[in-house]
Amino acid sequence: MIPRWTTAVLDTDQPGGWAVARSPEGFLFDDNGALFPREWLKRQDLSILAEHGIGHLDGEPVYLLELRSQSEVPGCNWKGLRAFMLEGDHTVYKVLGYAAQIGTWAREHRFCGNCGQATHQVVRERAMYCEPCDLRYYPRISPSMIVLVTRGDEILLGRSPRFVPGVYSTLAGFAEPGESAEDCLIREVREEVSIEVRNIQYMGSQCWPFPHSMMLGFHAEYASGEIVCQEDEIEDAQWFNVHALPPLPASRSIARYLIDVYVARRLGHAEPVLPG
Ligand SMILES: NC(=O)c1ccc[n+]([C@@H]2O[C@H](COP(=O)([O-])OP(=O)(O)OC[C@H]3O[C@@H](n4cnc5c(N)ncnc54)[C@H](O)[C@@H]3O)[C@@H](O)[C@H]2O)c1
Ligand SMILES: [Mg+2]
Ligand SMILES: [Zn+2]
Repeated sequence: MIPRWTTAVLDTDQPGGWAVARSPEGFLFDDNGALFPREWLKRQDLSILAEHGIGHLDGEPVYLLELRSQSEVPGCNWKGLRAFMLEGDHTVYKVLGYAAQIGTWAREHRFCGNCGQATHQVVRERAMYCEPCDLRYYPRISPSMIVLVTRGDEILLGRSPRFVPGVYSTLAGFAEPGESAEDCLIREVREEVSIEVRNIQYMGSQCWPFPHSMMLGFHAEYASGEIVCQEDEIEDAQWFNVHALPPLPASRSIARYLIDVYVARRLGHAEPVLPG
């Protein structure tokens, strides 16, 4: 099957196509969604910081207008990517997730980290270039491990103080330099709940554009230890029986997928599919 959305580096001098507009407050929407005829959108009163050609949706070119600030466009409103992830069309969510990552990266790499001079976009490659240093800055992706630890009918879930009240999720954390995915997972579980794990099994991955994580999902079995929550990071963590689960993360997240797969296996139900 041909994917509806493919990324590409498009020439912004070519007219036409669709465009999405992003400000620090989110994406612009009207009743038809987040994709606007590009030439129309560029005629609106927007403070455009940069334009990026980002790919093709159903064969049509798509551009991102990265704005300095939010502005009023009649009949339109601004909505954050997280809110859209929960309710919006999944393919459009992928377009916006990619746009958000490209917009953030380009905005944060307008100057060279080595010499401080202005960088410029490389033609036909997703990179910012510093000529005096001959350095290229590529989009930033941060590998993060996420793991469901289980003990028979029980699963280990925790709460960060940043979570929606009541929700418990799988443990997660960013890889540090020098670590393998497994090293990172073992360290994160040890740091966050003081538990040791074994039989680590890779389950799948998910792009998480908040702002630039690449989630690598695993299942692991409990090996030893008692739960001790890491101060400031983990507000509470518990073993939950698969028959008595707390409020869980959003259904499109890999956290939810890891939980749903395990519960389905324990209960003999059909396994869910990870949203791409
Ligand atoms: N898709 C999902 O289902 C899902 C579920 C849970 C967490 N996540 C994501 O996983 C990522 C990691 O989870 P976490 O927040 O528990 O991480 P974590 O346990 O490593 O702790 C977060 C802390 O790490 C530091 N940090 C931030 N960015 C970093 C980076 N790029 N590299 C190293 N350290 C960094 C900060 O001090 C931050 O407060 C986050 O982006 C989170 O949003 C995704
Ligand atoms: Mg964490
Ligand atoms: Zn430089």
